[in-house]
Amino acid sequence: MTVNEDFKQEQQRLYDTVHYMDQILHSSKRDIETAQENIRSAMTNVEYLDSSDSFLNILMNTRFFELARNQKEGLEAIRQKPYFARIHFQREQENEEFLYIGKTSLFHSETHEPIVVDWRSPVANVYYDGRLGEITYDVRGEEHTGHLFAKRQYKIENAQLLDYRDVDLTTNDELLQEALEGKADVRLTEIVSTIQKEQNEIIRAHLRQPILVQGAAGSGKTTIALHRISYFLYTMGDHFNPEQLMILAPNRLFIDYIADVLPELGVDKICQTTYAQYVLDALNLKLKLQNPNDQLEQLVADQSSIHDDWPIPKMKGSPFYELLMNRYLQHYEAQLATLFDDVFIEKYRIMKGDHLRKLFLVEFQYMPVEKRLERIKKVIQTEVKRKTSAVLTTLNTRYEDAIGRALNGMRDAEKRRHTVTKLIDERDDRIPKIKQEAKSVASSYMKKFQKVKIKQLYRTLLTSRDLLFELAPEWTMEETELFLEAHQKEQWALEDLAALLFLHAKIKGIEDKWKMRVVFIDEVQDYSYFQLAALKTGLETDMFTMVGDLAQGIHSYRSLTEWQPVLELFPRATYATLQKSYRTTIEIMEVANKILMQMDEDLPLVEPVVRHGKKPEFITVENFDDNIIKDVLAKIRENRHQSIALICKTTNEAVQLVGQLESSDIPAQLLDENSAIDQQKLLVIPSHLAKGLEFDAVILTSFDIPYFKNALDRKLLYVALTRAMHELYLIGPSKEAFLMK
Ligand SMILES: Nc1ncnc2c1ncn2[C@@H]1O[C@H](COP(=O)(O)OP(=O)(O)OP(=O)(O)O)[C@@H](O)[C@H]1O
Repeated sequence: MTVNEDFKQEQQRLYDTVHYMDQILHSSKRDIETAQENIRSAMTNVEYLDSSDSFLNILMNTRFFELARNQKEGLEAIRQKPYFARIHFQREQENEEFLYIGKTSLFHSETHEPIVVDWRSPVANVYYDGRLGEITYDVRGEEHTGHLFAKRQYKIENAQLLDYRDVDLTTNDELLQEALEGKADVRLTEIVSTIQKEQNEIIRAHLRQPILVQGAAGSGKTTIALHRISYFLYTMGDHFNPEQLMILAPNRLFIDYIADVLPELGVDKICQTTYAQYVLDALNLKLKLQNPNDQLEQLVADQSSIHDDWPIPKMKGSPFYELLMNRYLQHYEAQLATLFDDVFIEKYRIMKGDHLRKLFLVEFQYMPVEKRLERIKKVIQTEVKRKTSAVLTTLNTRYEDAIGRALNGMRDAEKRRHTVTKLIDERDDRIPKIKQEAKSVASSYMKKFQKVKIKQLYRTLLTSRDLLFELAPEWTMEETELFLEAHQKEQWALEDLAALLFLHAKIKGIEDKWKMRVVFIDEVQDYSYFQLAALKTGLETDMFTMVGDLAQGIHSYRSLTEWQPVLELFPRATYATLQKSYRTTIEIMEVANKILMQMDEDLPLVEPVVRHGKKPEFITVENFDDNIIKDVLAKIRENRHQSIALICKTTNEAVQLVGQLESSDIPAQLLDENSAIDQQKLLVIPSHLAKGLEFDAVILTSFDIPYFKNALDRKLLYVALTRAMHELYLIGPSKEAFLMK
């Protein structure tokens, strides 16, 4: 076939697909109208007809309406670009076929032939996996084999075929290059047509197993985590509701940043929150939490502000703190256990305290404390029911016997009458009392087990010298005193939430509504060991997808500095690395790698995807100069780059600069955690808040305090540098202010 014929054929294929879609769209629209009309008329008849019939009618039509609307919306979303690739493929013992891969599948309603295959389907894996020739792929755990002859990528816009090309292993992925060059959105986008082999492996890695990804800045960690959620729901949707999935992001700004891509990937119904918010919601807690960034800010401004010898935030995230909480829990349980004494009704012992204690400490130990107590109450109730009837039967018989003996054995009529009356009175008094007591004995027995307030329980530990001596004998006297001193005032920090979550889970249990079954964590390097451990304990699942980068660990004064503890916490976890950066040009990455090389962590340099751009520009100037900024902005805009961030080391500098920019008539927006991004303005961001975000162009300034040669500043600087997609400007008094020569 000539190239021309081939092109024509592809055009025809696209035309047919779009035409078929239009037909379905048309009938969906009709279905929607019919359903709406049916609902309307059922509504008007609701009073006259048998109401249950009308309601049923409305219900049915509403379902029908939703189905038709979903189908319509789904089709409209992909009509402009129904597919992006094709594989020429032969399954074992079947005919060769051409499969077109798109964002969602489309089947012919009569022939049931696939017109478009979903990118998440098992066979689509063949496309992403890269190899041509004999291949294997997995369908629900079963291995299938086949032969891949060719892969083809399409450029389609507005339902028109612009171009296509066949890819093999030697050609560069031009589609990827174009996607990266052309990206000009401040928000994250879906990348289904250009997912790379190593990324695909992470997206599709064992869904029921945990995975930990160390990925370089810009390697697609966030993007991949979101695509994995989409893949998860597609593959496991029968077993999991989206509401049972949770993505934990570093802050609200970040949630806003990923918001657009979630509906595109069909995963907008999952719970999107931060660790702190999740804990507060799940525990129904009201706490005024110190802003975790305040501590970081303080550190950035003054490195000596944190206690170096024994940093409490770090300790509160350590395995030792988990051990301490476990010891405290045991201590609390032991205290409760002493309250179990024998259960009596009147003078009859119904249950032994020892037995109940054993139930509490051993047999029911797998349950949260308060659930155990509820179960024990039920056990008592059942036992009371069973034994009371025996007690009553015995008592009744005894009274009968005694009365019988009195009637038959006593000669003196007066005495006899007196004794019998006494016995009858006694019986008539005792038996109802026993019955009454039987009803309430379990409740009154359990009254001594007061429900505890977790916040208070935890606070008791933080402030009790005796308890700390007993439960943390490893600490020196000075350390204990330091700890007590730090907790004199009631203040709550992020580090405390893990302990609260842990104690709550072990004592009260997590409510079903908040018991997420699958968790996705971005920026996991900012978590502590104990934060993760508490979450895993509380949710009773290890189905965690965790992505992060130690080189960006700017919270390492309280968080992880290596992955080993995480791998020990999740022994089933797969560990994967991503080394390529898709965000940044070679020229920008060269500068960022210079900082990476200075870090203590032994991390490999980041490999940029082959994409050249403008060389980063250093502009030496002592103080803020609005003309320089105006020049730089003009240059950036000339290159048609839209989203521009000015990243400062500290919040202080950011606040000052926004003021200066505005008085120089440069529209600027100071980004804080709760801002909505305004793309039209120059976004001014303190370095720690820029993490996770990206911009066409980044201007780094260093007018306030320079970046110093220490671990924290290197990381902040590295984060700031790697936010740029296309252009980078460094403006300050010297190159040294950016740790460069
Ligand atoms: N396969 C791909 N095809 C096209 N674009 C991609 C691909 N992988 C990543 N990208 C793009 O690269 C950029 C970086 O991705 P993302 O923000 O997910 O990386 P990250 O590893 O989370 O970065 P960081 O750790 O620096 O926050 C995004 O613009 C994303 O769309």
